[in-house]
Amino acid sequence: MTDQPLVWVVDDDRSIRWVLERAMGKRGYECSVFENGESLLARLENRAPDVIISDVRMEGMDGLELLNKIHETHPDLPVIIMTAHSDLDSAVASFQGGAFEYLPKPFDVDEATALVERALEHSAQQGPAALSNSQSAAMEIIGEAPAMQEVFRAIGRLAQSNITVLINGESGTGKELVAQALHRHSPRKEEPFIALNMAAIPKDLMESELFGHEKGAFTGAQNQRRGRFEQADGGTLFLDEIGDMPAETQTRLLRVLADSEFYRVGGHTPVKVNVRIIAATHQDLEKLVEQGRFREDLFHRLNVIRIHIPKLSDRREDIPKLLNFFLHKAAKELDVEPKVLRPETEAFLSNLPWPGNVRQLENTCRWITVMASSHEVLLNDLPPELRDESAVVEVGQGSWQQALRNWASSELANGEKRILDSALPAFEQVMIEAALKQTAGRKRDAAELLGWGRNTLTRKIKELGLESSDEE
Ligand SMILES: Nc1ncnc2c1ncn2[C@@H]1O[C@H](COP(=O)(O)OP(=O)(O)OP(=O)(O)O)[C@@H](O)[C@H]1O
Repeated sequence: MTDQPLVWVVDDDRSIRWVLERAMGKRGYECSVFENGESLLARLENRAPDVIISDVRMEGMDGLELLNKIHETHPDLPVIIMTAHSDLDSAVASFQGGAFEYLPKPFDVDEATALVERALEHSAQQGPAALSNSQSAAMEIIGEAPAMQEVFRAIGRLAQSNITVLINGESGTGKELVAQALHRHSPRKEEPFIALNMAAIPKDLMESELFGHEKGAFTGAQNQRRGRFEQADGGTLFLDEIGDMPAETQTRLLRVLADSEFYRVGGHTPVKVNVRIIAATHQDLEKLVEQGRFREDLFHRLNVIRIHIPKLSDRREDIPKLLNFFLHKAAKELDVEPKVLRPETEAFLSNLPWPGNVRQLENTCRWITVMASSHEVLLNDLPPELRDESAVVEVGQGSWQQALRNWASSELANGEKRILDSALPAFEQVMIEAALKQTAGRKRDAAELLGWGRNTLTRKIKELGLESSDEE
C-alpha cells in the first residue's frame, strides 16, 4: 500500500479513462482504471480505493447498480457518478443510492480533480455521515443549467450540517425553495421550518415577531407570545430579505447567534433555542455593509456559506422545462387539461427577459391555463403585457438583438429555412432608412454615417427597391 490516495475510475469509454487517469496521476493520486463494473467489483474484494469515479451508463452493469453493490460492502466509500445533463434522473437516483457527488458531463479535468479532492477531504474530516444526499432537491427544483447544478451540489454538500447559509438571488429566483430543500435534507427535517420576510414586517413589530413578547410589554400586548425563534426551535429559521432588517434587530440577531439565547420583548428570563439560520437577500450585502446599513459582524456570521441563484435570464435552457412543469401544475390546480405551447410560443417565452424570474413564469403559466382559448397556445394567446414588457426591455437595454433572437427562433420554429435571405435585406433597409432620415434624405451624408461609399448606398437602395430621394 502507498500513502497516496487511491482513485478508481470505471468507464467503458477509453478516452475518459485515459483523461482521468492522467489527471489523477498529475494531482499525485494513484489511479487504476476499469472498463466495467464487474472487474471493479472483483478487485474490490481484495482492496478498496479512497474514491471511485464511475460513469452512469455502461455496457453490462450500469453505474447505479455498481453503486448499490459497492455500498453493500463499503457503505462509506465515496463514489462520484458521471452523467450527462440529459440523464439527470439517473443522477438523482444515484443520490438515493448514497453517492457522494455527481459530475455532469462534459466536465473539465480541473472540475473532476476538485471533486475528488473534496470527496477525500470529506471522508477524512467527517466520515460517512457527511456524504451528501440531495436527491429530492434535484427533483423538486428544476434546473439543468450548470449554475443550478452547482446549487444542487451545494444542497447536497450542506445536507448534514447545521451551518448558516446565505442565499443570494433576485426576487422570484427560488431562494425560499432552496432554503426549504436545505432544511428537508438536514437532520432537522422533522422539526419546523419557519420563513419570515423582513421586508413584509413593519419595523416596530419586528422584534416581537422574531423574539416574542411578554404580556403587557407594550400597548396591545395582551398575552405572552412566542416569537419565530421559539417556534423554529430545533429546526430552521429562514430570514428572507435580511438586508431590510433594521439596525437594532441586527444587533439583537447577532447576539442570539452568538449566545443561542434571547429575551422576549419585555421579558427578563433568557430563552434558549437551537435554530439553524438560513438568510436570503436580493441585495448586495457587501455594499450595504460599506454604506453602513448592515452590520459587518452580522454579515460575516451569516456569510459562512453562500449559495448564489442565477436569474432566470441567465439560465434560459431551463425555461422550457419550467414552462412544462408549471403548465402541468396549473392544470392540476384548476382541474383542467394541461395546455401545450406551440414551438414558436415556447421560443418566444424562452427569450423573454423575465424580470420577475421563476415566479413571473409560474404566474404566466397560470394565466395561460385560464385564458388561452384552445389546447395549443399560440403567440396571440399570451398575456399582452408580456409582449409589451419584452418591448420595454428591448428599448431600455438597447437590445435589438433580443428582438432579433425572438424573430429568428420563431422563424426556425416555423420550419423556415435560409432565414438570412430575408433578415439581411431587412436589416440593411432599417439602417439605410435611419441614416437617410438623419440626413434629411442626403445620400452622400447618409453613406458616410453608414460607413459605405456613396455608390454602394445608391446600389443598395436600388436593390432593396427603396424610395430614393433626389437630394444629394
Ligand atoms: N427551479 C425551480 N423549479 C421549480 N419551481 C421553482 C423554481 N424556482 C422557483 N420556483 C417556484 O417559483 C416561485 C418563487 O420561488 P421562491 O418563493 O422560492 O423565490 P424567492 O427567490 O424566495 O422570491 P422572493 O425573494 O421574492 O421571496 C415558487 O412558487 C417556487 O416554488
